[in-house]
Amino acid sequence: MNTITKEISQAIARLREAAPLVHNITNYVTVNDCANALLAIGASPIMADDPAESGDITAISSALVLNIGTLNRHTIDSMIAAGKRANECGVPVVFDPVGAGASRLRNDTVKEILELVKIAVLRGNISEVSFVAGLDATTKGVDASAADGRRDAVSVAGLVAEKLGCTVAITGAVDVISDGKRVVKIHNGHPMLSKVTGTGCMTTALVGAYAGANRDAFVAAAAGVASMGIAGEIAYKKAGQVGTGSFHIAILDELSQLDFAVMEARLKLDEA
Ligand SMILES: Nc1ncnc2c1ncn2[C@@H]1O[C@H](COP(=O)(O)OP(=O)(O)O)[C@@H](O)[C@H]1O
Ligand SMILES: Cc1ncsc1CCOP(=O)(O)O
Ligand SMILES: [Mg+2]
Repeated sequence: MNTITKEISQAIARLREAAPLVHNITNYVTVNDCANALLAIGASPIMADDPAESGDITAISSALVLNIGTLNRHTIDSMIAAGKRANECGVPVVFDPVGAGASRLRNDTVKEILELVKIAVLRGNISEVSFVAGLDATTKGVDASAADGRRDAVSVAGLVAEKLGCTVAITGAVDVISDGKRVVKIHNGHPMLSKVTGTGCMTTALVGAYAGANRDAFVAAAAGVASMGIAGEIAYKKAGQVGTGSFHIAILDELSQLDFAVMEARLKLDEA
């Protein structure tokens, strides 16, 4: 077993022992799935998005997850207040720029958050991360299906990692994680994951859980992405034939069963 595979597999043991509190300011489409995914992986979720309390909740949390899926003025203010507080308190911030590139409000908000808040991990699909890279992203919605597919995820991830000084995780058929120095590709997952809304948001929440229990943001990002991929491929075997509804629930079941041994045995990773 190579070192990074071992580190990623060990990360779940640390997570389950630490049971980190993860503060989420997220969208109303997938919020319940994110809370359940966090519980399943061994973290404790808290959703709080009023600007009057978001900083205080962040201050008692081990990680902060910001997701602009259904952003509005109220949640934007909360995200910025919580993000600044996280930076003051040394709480890692994980950012999901859902739909970046699709509207002026999303684009301006992504820029504002990245200017005001130091991010530990950025997790998105290739279209969203291409927008952050300053490339002409062709986002037409919140999933990657509208992206042009021509971008090389390894170079986009590396570019954004250096630009922002953080770890970047680009998910898709093959996931790429880069911190500008280290790069891994993860080949777990199943195409049906893109037919259930929230698998990206849950992946970002899982990265938050790992970041709350593991100091190395690169390992945390890889472990979060790998967890969704591995849970997704086992869930497909058990429930995929029934349909996307059963598959959706089976993802949570498999996340709750993940441990060091499953991660170590199933992780399909290469160092790009
Ligand atoms: N074609 C695919 N094959 C295997 N896994 C996939 C595929 N598309 C997405 N995934 C997985 O689905 C999860 C969500 O990723 P993605 O669909 O890129 O996020 P988003 O929903 O934010 O666009 C990740 O674990 C990713 O690896
Ligand atoms: C459909 C939708 N619309 C706004 S947020 C959202 C959920 C996106 O979730 P994911 O990026 O995990 O597919
Ligand atoms: Mg998404």
